[in-house]
Amino acid sequence: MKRISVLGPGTFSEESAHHFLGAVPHQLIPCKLIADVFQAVVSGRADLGVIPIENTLEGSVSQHLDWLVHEVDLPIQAEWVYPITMNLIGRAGPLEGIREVLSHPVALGQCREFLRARLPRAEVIPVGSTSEGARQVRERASETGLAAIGSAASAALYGLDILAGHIEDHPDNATRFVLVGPEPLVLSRPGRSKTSLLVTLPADFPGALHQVLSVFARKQVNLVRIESRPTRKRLGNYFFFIDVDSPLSAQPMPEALAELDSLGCSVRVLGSYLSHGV
Ligand SMILES: O=C(O)C(=O)C[C@]1(C(=O)O)C=C[C@@H](O)C=C1
Repeated sequence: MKRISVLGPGTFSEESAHHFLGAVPHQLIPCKLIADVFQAVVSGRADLGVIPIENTLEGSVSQHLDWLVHEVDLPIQAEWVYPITMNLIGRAGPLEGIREVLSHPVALGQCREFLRARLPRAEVIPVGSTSEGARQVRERASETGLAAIGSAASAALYGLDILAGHIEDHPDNATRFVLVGPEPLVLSRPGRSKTSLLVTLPADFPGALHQVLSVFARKQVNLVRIESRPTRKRLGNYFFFIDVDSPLSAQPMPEALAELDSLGCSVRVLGSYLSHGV
């Protein structure tokens, strides 16, 4: 039985956990905060944790990426891209009466246009997860004018109605989730191989990043994402998150990493795993 820590219950992270594991017997460990999701895995209470790391509309969930780099050393074991549909949920009534909308900040960001056009006077309140918003709406039962943004499952979990569906600002809205944990995970689902690297340049000089990128170009390794994040050591110092669509063990990856090493770059492998979804 795999124990999986997730934001939850009733979140998109929970739905992702079920999707990842499929028929593999698993038990969920619901957590209020993403920090608790990581901690559960680090402490051994969970075998794996589900971490949302990027959204089509909102970009990277920087706080979660930073946890992966600075706070824990847990390899990525799998990735999937989940098409996300957002709903306005609450107690049945006219939308005009809604004065507070609660949800996860990334979810609120995915519905910015809907909120601006349909609920311009409502106060937007960030909470720890989409389902936490629904839970608070349910708990504040005596108050009117409250709504949450989240999944249909969270509405069902807390006995609330769907007041408006498909309220995300783009039909291709999707979130990239990764599964992190110390042990390699074999899932029977087909997918494409990816490797995530954290590269630090030896020094800041003209063309430094160009040199790194040209190693991948010469070795014909396809980059699928590059993003910089502060090292937190000095202002203006950055790590580069680089995802490539190749397994770590396959040629020419070992050669590319050896070349980066000879350039003086430090490279940390964040994971080599199968990715599936959109
Ligand atoms: O609150 C949830 O339902 C989550 O699983 C978190 C989260 C996120 O952090 O991006 C996951 C998917 C959606 O993009 C919105 C929120």
